[in-house]
Amino acid sequence: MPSADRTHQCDSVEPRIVVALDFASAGRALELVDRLDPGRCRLKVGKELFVRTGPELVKRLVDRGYSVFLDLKFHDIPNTVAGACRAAADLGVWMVNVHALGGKEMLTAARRAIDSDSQRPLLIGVTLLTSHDIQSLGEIGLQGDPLTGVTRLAELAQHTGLDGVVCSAQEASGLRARFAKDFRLVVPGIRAFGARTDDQRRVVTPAAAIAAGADYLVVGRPITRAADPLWALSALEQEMRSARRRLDR
Ligand SMILES: O=C(O)c1cc(=O)[nH]c(=O)n1[C@@H]1O[C@H](COP(=O)(O)O)[C@@H](O)[C@H]1O
Repeated sequence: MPSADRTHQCDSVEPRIVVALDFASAGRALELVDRLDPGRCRLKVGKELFVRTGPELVKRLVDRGYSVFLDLKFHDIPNTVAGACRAAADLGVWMVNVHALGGKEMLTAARRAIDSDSQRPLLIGVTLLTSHDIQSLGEIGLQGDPLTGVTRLAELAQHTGLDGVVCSAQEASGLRARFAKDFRLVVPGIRAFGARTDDQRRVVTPAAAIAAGADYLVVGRPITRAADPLWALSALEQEMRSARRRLDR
């Protein structure tokens, strides 16, 4: 069986919500995880929690049956990124990401590094962070509309064999129209209408993200910092269900 097919065994799209466990300790993360269910959401372990707790917590979450997105956004010379991706695959995670800005050689090395794994993780390229807007992108020399830059990086990701990209939902419909359905669009920067945006700039509501063709919605603070995280998760699910019903009509 080609390796691309093997990844699909644990990637049936549902559940679409990926809860970002941006906590400062394993204890605080597990307090929330204990109230969740692998059938209801996937989990993301990012830099803060990983630096605090290391791979042990990741393995624990995988052992509990969760699809885990290891979000360490690797960006380095090809050999270093290849080794990091292999290490991530050894943890049994469902998804791992690298910065598409790392370029063709780095992305190709990342993909090759995990190719021979029997259950390789989905390899996703981060395009332009959702915390950037047109002005802050200009400050780092990336002029113009974010969609142009995101599309260019997504094309590079696809040509180098990646399984999809992280983008904002503001670019998702443009990408959805351009790429095949199995090219995953992973979308953070999700905020309810009128909610605080924190450090995110290219934000979109859950319903609009679904309508734009997002496969996975990465949600952190709107759930983890809610007075009642389970209620916040239910409200999000409800909004997404309604959006999908509207699309199916
Ligand atoms: O790769 C990511 O997950 C990511 C990429 C990006 O462009 N923007 C972005 O916010 N993220 C992550 O998605 C999560 C969003 O968190 P909240 O803004 O709290 O919902 C954080 O854990 C970020 O690290």
